[in-house]
Amino acid sequence: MSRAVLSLGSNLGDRFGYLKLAVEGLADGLVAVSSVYQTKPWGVLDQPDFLNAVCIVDDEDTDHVAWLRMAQRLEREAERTREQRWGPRTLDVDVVTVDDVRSTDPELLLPHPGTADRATVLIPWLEIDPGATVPGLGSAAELLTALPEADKAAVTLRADLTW
Ligand SMILES: Nc1ncnc2c1ncn2[C@@H]1O[C@H](COP(=O)(O)OP(=O)(O)OP(=O)(O)O)[C@@H](O)[C@H]1O
Ligand SMILES: Nc1nc2c(c(=O)[nH]1)N=C(CO)CN2
Repeated sequence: MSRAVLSLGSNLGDRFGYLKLAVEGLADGLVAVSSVYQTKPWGVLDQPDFLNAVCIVDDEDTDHVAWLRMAQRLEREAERTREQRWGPRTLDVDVVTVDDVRSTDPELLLPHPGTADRATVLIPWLEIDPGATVPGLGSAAELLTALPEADKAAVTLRADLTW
């Protein structure tokens, strides 16, 4: 059994449609999916707001590399193109954690190196797993507490968008 936490993001086109495409593509292994959050962009600030969500998935036969391939397949289905680091995209699927796996392979860094700094990941993740931990870094709730208030204020629940 391998359990993964995947983060979803979209800020181009039919943003909610692209998140749904990902959630539907994960359906077989889906354990939990967070609400949808509208978030102010980080990294490249001059781009549209994102919709973000987090999923927990598990599968007996899927190892960490296979979760990356699954994430990349979903991005391809959303016709994602890679133009600019941290720039606008139809769909971004990041592998946040897979069990307790730690990897320094640049093709698949685990846990995802942005996890501790991103309220856009930690807030939706904690909604569906309040006891979440990041391998090597500890409690996700404590990581969120350590972030600036402005980062947390940039993440707004979109209760009108339901799966
Ligand atoms: N945990 C991971 N999840 C997804 N991709 C990863 C991970 N670790 C490394 N990568 C690699 O990162 C590369 C670039 O990913 P991508 O274009 O989605 O980056 P980004 O979304 O712009 O930035 P970030 O990864 O900081 O969110 C991919 O080719 C992928 O192999
Ligand atoms: N709010 C927000 N900003 C971002 C996001 C994202 O998912 N949410 N993803 C990025 C590229 O990975 C760059 N900036």
